[in-house]
Amino acid sequence: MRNEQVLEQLIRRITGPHEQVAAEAAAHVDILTKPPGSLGKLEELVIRLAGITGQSRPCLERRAVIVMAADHGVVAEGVSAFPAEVTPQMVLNFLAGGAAVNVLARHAGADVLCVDIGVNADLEHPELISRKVRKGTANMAKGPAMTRDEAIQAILVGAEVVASEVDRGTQIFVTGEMGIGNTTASAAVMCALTGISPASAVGRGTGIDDVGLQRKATVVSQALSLNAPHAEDALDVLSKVGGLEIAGLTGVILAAAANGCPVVVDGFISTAAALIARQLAPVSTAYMIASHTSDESGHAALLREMDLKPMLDLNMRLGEGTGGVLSLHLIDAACRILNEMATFASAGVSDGSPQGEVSS
Ligand SMILES: Cc1cc2ncn([C@H]3O[C@H](COP(=O)(O)O)[C@@H](O)[C@H]3O)c2cc1C
Ligand SMILES: O=C(O)c1cccnc1
Repeated sequence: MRNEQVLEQLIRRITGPHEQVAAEAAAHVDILTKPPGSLGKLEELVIRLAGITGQSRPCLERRAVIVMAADHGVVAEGVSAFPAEVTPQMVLNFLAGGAAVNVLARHAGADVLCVDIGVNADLEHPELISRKVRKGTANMAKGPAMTRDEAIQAILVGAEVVASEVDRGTQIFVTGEMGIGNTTASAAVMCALTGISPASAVGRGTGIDDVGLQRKATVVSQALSLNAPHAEDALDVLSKVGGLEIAGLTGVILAAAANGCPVVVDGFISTAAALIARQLAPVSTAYMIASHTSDESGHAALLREMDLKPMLDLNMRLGEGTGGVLSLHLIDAACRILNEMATFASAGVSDGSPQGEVSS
């Protein structure tokens, strides 16, 4: 089967959450010993998790953050505060367990899977998932970042990693990435698909100065006018101005949705992948849990555009999946509320009905 058909099949498998199970969970939340709605967003979260998983009492013990790593030709334009060599160096750091995402994943009981989907170096490590589609993208300021088929291949890599994790029993996924230059590609994807201006979409990424920020906006404008991606064709946008890790994460999100698993969306780059996933499969948004608002300017606007409501705002701007794995603690808390709280009836607490009686 051609890759494009495999992708179409994956998209067709995303049918939407179990509304009946969500309704049952919502009814149970309302008989727990608290005023209705008093646990706010935790209530909404667990009702959504029930609908996504089809379990009236979700318990998401096996979790994995998938860190997609790839390089970007556009780094040659001076759009990052760090050199491209940092991408492979950080991959080795993930594999050694020393990056921020490793620490936060250990704290949240999540596995870290690192996928070389397009790093511009030869990497070997027993724990590395080596699925290189090509050695980095081409410089989008000079031409398309990759071909349409490469973008589809990278989406399918993400989907395959999720499928094998689902087979191992993983129940919830977190998106993570590493790729020097990827805030530029993400900003370009955002501009192409939403019409937002490059000046509003670009941010400081790893910490570029004011001159660098101006240059970044100019590079994004140049890439958009040169490649002229079609806004109604997400694969065209992804291949012309996106990145291999962004494509891989699009696949992670689509496959999580196809397998009835929640997918926690991390920061700016991950949300750009979510934007592509939404365009390819609008119903996939029902499976996305937004974790945090990144300090990368542009992320808040992107989340608004996606109608995603993140749980946290900790002024983080790292990526890797760090905000995503932190959110697992709140997801656990929400699930425990549903699983462990007493009901008005079981605890003998008056439920506030007009008679003031203990409900049966
Ligand atoms: C040491 C280091 C660790 C990182 N971990 C994630 N990123 C983050 O920064 C990069 C994006 O920023 P820009 O577009 O400005 O290059 C991505 O690799 C992202 O994951 C890192 C960046 C650095 C330098
Ligand atoms: O929000 C993110 O994902 C992010 C922001 C800056 C740099 N790297 C990642």
